[in-house]
Amino acid sequence: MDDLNDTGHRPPGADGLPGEADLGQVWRAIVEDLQPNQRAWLRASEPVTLHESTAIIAVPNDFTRGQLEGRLRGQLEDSLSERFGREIRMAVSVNPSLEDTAPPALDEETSQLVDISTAGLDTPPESTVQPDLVAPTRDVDASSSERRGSALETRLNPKYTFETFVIGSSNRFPHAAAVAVAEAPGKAYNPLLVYGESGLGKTHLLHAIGHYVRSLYSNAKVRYVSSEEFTNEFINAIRDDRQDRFKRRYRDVDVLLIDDIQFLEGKTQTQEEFFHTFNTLHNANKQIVLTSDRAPKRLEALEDRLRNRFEWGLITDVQPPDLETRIAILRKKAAMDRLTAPPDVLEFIASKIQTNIRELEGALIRVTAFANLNRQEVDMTLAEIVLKDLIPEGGEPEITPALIIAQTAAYFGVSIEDLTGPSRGRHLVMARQIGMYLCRELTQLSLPKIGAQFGNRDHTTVMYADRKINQLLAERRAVFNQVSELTNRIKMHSRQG
Ligand SMILES: Nc1ncnc2c1ncn2[C@@H]1O[C@H](COP(=O)(O)OP(=O)(O)OP(=O)(O)O)[C@@H](O)[C@H]1O
Repeated sequence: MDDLNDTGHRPPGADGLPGEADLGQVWRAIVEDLQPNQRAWLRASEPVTLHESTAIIAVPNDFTRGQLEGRLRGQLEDSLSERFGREIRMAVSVNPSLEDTAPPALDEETSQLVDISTAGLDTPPESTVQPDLVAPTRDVDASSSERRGSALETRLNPKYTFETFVIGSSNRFPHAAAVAVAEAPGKAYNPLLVYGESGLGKTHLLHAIGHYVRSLYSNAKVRYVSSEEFTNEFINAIRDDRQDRFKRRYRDVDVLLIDDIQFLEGKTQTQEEFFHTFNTLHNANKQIVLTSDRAPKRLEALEDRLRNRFEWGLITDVQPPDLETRIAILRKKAAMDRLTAPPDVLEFIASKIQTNIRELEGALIRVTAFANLNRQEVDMTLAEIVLKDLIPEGGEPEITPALIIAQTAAYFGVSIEDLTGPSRGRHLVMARQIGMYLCRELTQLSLPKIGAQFGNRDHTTVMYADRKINQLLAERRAVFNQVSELTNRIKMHSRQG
């Protein structure tokens, strides 16, 4: 790994969230979504930079700043948070030189935006951070290299590390292989392919490799991407005639982590591109790690030459965890999220939910949220009540996104068109976010597929909705009740066929 060189690029995004350097593009999209009268306020605005959770927006005068900080703040912060997939606050600075400018050029090619990824990590350009211009209530000091370092990592999910990964007989081998690969990228097994059913920790392992590589080799360029995003980016690159940029993005890395390759099935052109990416990286001894929901030989609509390449390295599978591992996962989750639940309740949940760790964690969150809202202790009676609703007797019929959308619309008294349409009224946004959360909980659909069901929304919007509702479940009784009632209705209807 001696040849690693740090170009200052942020590591890739967990599930493809936009990075700090993408503020310009994100801001442009947000401005486009506004009503014309609101847009007028932002004509001369200029996104300056995004530091951790604060986006700095420059405007020409105090009056405009007042508008942004007043009536537009909520909406703009919601939109920024939604698109970045985390809470973003806005700080508004005044830059009088914008007064005379035409509407700022937000096009990527001509933008004045400072791209943190090319500006050098340790020397943020003077012009990006001007604390004296920023509203004093906001903390935008980014001088600490430590803080900047952690901000650079944010696109890999910080929770998905080897430390938080519980090892059991079902995943001991893939875990060991993942550690080996992270310790000696390009040398141990190349490629490493981990396959297994949904919700068994494949994505967690991929991110853990990314974190560990970066902690061992601080200059390593690690890129994480789902195959779905890889495909979408490839299509966009062709459309925008930017194939070179696309190629550089994926071929100029030390470790490429690519999730859910089953999505490449049947996509001939993307497979072709991926084949060349694979060869370039492999020839240069760069590490490739892949996950799939099936063994490669069962990826029937994948070209032989790709399948064949996947077999060059190590193929290993994750199995559903045994009871002990499930209990250990719940214990770890409870400790990490400071959820209090006695051992018998953890065992009970672990005994009831056997095949999907995402559901296992979801059940623990529901039980503790219910207790929290009722100011009750978590005990067996309470756990039984909550889980009875969650797990029907005699197996689970399939729940479709169409059913979830129809029931969510009916429950909130809105039309399906509105629920999946562009309108952003508060009531609608909440209903939509609950619908997206339920699709994540009750179906196996990927984030982009859920986004597609809700009017072609971006997958980061779904991710944000999922996180937000998970959080609100424990904080707001109304949300907990709505989610529980709606879950019951959806399950009832699915059983009725
Ligand atoms: N061994 C483990 N220890 C701790 N947490 C785990 C473990 N395995 C999975 N999890 C947790 O379970 C959840 C689902 O895991 P993950 O998203 O990695 O599954 P996946 O196999 O990639 O599923 P999908 O194919 O649906 O994307 C995550 O929150 C993850 O942290």
